[in-house]
This record gives sequence, structure tokens and C-alpha cells, in this order.
Amino acid sequence: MILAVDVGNTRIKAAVFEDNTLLESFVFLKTALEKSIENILEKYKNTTHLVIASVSDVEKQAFISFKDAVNIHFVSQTDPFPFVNCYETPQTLGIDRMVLAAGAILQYPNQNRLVIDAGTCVTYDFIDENDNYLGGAISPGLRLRYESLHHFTAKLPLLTLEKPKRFIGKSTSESIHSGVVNGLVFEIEGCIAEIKGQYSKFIIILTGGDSVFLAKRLKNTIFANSNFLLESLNQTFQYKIKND
Ligand SMILES: Nc1ncnc2c1ncn2[C@@H]1O[C@H](COP(=O)(O)OP(=O)(O)O)[C@@H](O)[C@H]1O
Ligand SMILES: CC(C)(COP(=O)(O)O)[C@@H](O)C(=O)NCCC(=O)O
Ligand SMILES: [K+]
Repeated sequence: MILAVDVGNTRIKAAVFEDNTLLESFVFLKTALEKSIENILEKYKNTTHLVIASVSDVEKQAFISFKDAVNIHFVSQTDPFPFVNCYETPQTLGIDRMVLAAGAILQYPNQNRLVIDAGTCVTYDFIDENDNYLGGAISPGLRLRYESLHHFTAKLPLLTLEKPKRFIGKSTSESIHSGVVNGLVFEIEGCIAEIKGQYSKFIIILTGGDSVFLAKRLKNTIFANSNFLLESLNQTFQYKIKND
């Protein structure tokens, strides 16, 4: 069994896999990292490997207490990945985006793919049918948009995510919900339209903490899967074992 751990900038997501089957998934905060992993390993005693991808400031050291119980692998740029990396600064590419690209290739072979991860940030990653990782885009995620409107102004309240009542906001809060939610929906649809101008066919995978909320509001056919990064992490590790 493998315990895959995705350390994002907001939350930590983890899942236990038996081969390609996800047995259970978990979400927790950085402050609960050690205790949560300990509980999972206690419940799934047959776990042999802990596979971690981190884009946060959580370092290898945070997992050191588990080193006698399981093999620990921190996914890094030096691992084998199933794509040609065409990013001009490959050394600065987020490890989460590399794992997503690998997962897109391994789960959806021989086709163009757009992966959208709506987390703290929204990341867009495009991998063509010849398995070239071409790059993409980074923009603020939903919660970050609400927080920055509040943080950088004197008068705007901090709101939490809500579906807009109507497009033309009739109050400060309606205007904020409309701007934040519709703004991101238009951005995603605009990005998809832009890529459609360049590639006639591609699949779209939507993941991240806001994927379910956003999928309901998008016109395009999209594979929304909140566990896509964890599944990809498991597959990237299997790929490493086969190709190292
Ligand atoms: N309990 C929660 N705490 C924080 N964010 C949440 C929660 N539930 C849903 N979200 C949404 O999830 C998004 C963060 O997604 P997530 O995939 O966890 O980010 P990351 O991978 O960057 O840590 C936020 O924009 C927020 O709207
Ligand atoms: C863009 C990100 C902050 C997204 O992180 P997340 O929203 O998943 O927490 C992360 O992929 C990252 O730190 N990337 C490095 C820059 C790059 O990918 O070019
Ligand atoms: K993201």
C-alpha cells in the first residue's frame, strides 16, 4: 500500500492506494500533519511507502519520524517523468504541475490534454498528444481572490465562497461574489476557447479544492476529479519504480 501526500499552499490532501485503487482520502492542515499521518498509518498497517509532493514550505524533515515505519519518497524534478519538458525554466516548475502532467499522460494516453487545478492558485497545464509538456498559466484561486479584495482595500469585507445570486450584483457582497466567481468562470472558459483555436481536440481535467463548485458552472465537457493529483502521485511513483 502507498500513502500519497499532496502538500498544497492551503491544505494537505492524502490518500491510501492499493495498486491503482484509492481506499480512502483525507484532508488536513499543516499544523495537524504529523498526527494525521500517524493516524492513517495506524489504520492502514500494510502501508509500505509514503510518497510526498510539496509546493509548500513543508520539508522532508516534517516526515522524519516515519522513516523507520515506511519508505519515504519526496517527489522531485530529478525523478523520471513521462513527458518532454518544454518549460523554459524547468527548475522553477511546480512539482504539483509535473505530477498532474504525468497523471494526465498515464490516465489519458495519446491525446492532447488540458489540466486545470483550482486550488490556492489556479494552474493551467497543457500536454500535447506527443507527450510534450508545453506549460500553461497561473492565476489566483477563488479564496485568494476573496482575500485579496479584502486585504488590499479599506472598504471590502472578507466573504466566503457563495454562488452569485445574479450576474448584476445589487450590493457590495453580491458584486464581490459575481466578480470573483464569474470572473474565474470566464477566465477558465476563455482559456479553453484560446486553446481550441490552436488544437482542434483535447480533453479537459479539472481538479483542486474548488473543482466541484466550478464544474457545475462551466459549459464545456470536463472530467472533474478532486482526487486527480493524488491519483497522479500514485501513478508517478509506479512509473518511477518501473523506469528508474
Ligand atoms: N475547508 C476548506 N479550507 C480551505 N479551502 C477550502 C475548504 N473547502 C474548500 N476550499 C476551497 O479550496 C481551495 C483550495 O484548494 P486546495 O486544492 O486545497 O488548495 P492547495 O492544493 O493549494 O492547498 C480554496 O480556494 C477554497 O475555496
Ligand atoms: C503555482 C503553484 C503556487 C500552485 O500551488 P497550489 O495552488 O496547488 O498550492 C505551484 O505550482 C508553484 O509553486 N509553482 C512554481 C511556479 C511554476 O510552476 O512555474
Ligand atoms: K493549483
